Amino acid sequence: MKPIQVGLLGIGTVGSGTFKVLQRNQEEIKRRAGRGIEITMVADLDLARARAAVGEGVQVVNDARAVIANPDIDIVIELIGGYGIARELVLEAIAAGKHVVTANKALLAVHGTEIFAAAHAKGVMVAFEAAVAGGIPIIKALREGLTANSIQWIAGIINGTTNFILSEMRDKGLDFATVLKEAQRLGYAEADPTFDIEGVDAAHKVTLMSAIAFGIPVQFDKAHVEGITKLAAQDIKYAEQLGYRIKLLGVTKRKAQGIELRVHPSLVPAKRLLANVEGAMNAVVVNGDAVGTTLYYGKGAGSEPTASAVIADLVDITRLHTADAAHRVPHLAFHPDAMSDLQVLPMSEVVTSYYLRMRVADEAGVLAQVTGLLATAGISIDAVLQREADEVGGEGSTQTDLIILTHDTREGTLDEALARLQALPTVLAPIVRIRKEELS
Ligand SMILES: NC(=O)C1=CN([C@@H]2O[C@H](COP(=O)(O)OP(=O)(O)OC[C@H]3O[C@@H](n4cnc5c(N)ncnc54)[C@H](O)[C@@H]3O)[C@@H](O)[C@H]2O)C=CC1
Ligand SMILES: N[C@@H](CC=O)C(=O)O
Repeated sequence: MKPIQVGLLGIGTVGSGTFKVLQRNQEEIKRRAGRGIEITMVADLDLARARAAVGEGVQVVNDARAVIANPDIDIVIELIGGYGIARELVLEAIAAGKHVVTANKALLAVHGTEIFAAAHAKGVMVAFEAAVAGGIPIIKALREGLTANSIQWIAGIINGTTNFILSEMRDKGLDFATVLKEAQRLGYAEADPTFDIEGVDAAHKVTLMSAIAFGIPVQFDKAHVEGITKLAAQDIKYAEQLGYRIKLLGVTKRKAQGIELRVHPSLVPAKRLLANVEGAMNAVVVNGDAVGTTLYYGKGAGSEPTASAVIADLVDITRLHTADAAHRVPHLAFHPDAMSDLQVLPMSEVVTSYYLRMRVADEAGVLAQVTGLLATAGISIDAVLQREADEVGGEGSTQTDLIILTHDTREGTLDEALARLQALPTVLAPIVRIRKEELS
């Protein structure tokens, strides 16, 4: 049988890795797919770099639409990124009856509903294993391997750039800007690194996992998104002293009233495997009612690790494209007419525990005042740590840091209590609040 023909849009970090791995392992991939898979046409705005990446024998153009218009191309891989031209090209490829593979989580988290509906109507597949956690086959695990389960929650380190930054800052005492530059040099960071450091990239990914796990539409606009730019070094240090590490987590949970969908820095107990995921590595913990807790770990970014997931999708499509569309695995795991109407909960309804740091006047009665106010609000305290005044402001300081860990609390209740605490004359600076996930 003649090889299935693939057109590649964008041959940058992931595109070049995809081309290389497909060439290097072509014989083995063919034995698995039952048929050869060949990239025969590539589009990139940088023609010279694209030609250098593919060599002779592959048609290189700068107009992505020429690839989509080519009747010989069966599968289009979109590796350009962003929501603009990428959305147009993916929709045009679907309209032309091509199957699509993309690593573009931003596109799918924001326009997934439109794209999956178009693909369903046309009877083509849109595969996106590489869009979440790079080389880790988490989409396959959620959509197929765990299909027996009622998924209860997912928590993951799903942005390599921020995990790399947090690890390097903690281990080597390097500053934020230096480590970010290194992450960009290594090809981990997005074209716009604010997506990484402000938690947007992780929110795109957890939005996709949430949709697949709970059978809800992709709703990036409902996700709570906080990055790592406001994290202070002293909170990393205090967290360690309390037996925790701070990680940027994407969390989604099934609750009786709806779904929690959030990205923010979180304290994770140092003994948990997730707390020990370092550098640019990713890890996702999934809890299902039947299987219990499972962990998926690996490289979440980089040229060849991400290519590994792109090519897995190419193989899946090669195996399945002749099957009746009704017998393929649904894009979001649940059949489009069997989606759930569970709502994404507002943050005020999220229930979790907290780390609070308060700069307070170092005088008698302040601790009682603070804990009394929390008790009145019904917020139960798990641990209290008070730094010596001289550690905070030097010898003779009249200020101290009070660190409190709470038990589970409704966020709306905590917000009200924090507003009252902040108004106390003995609370001398904005209160720092970091959420805490026990992951048990
Ligand atoms: N770099 C990584 O480790 C990972 C990236 N991704 C996703 O993969 C996608 C690609 O990422 P990278 O390869 O890192 O990006 P990149 O910036 O290295 O490559 C993008 C390529 O697209 C080309 N391009 C831009 N506009 C174009 C257009 N209109 N027509 C044709 N070519 C065009 C650029 O010249 C460039 O060569 C993005 O959606 C990204 O979020 C996903 C997982 C990991
Ligand atoms: N910028 C992303 C790349 C993969 O999605 C990351 O740092 O994880």
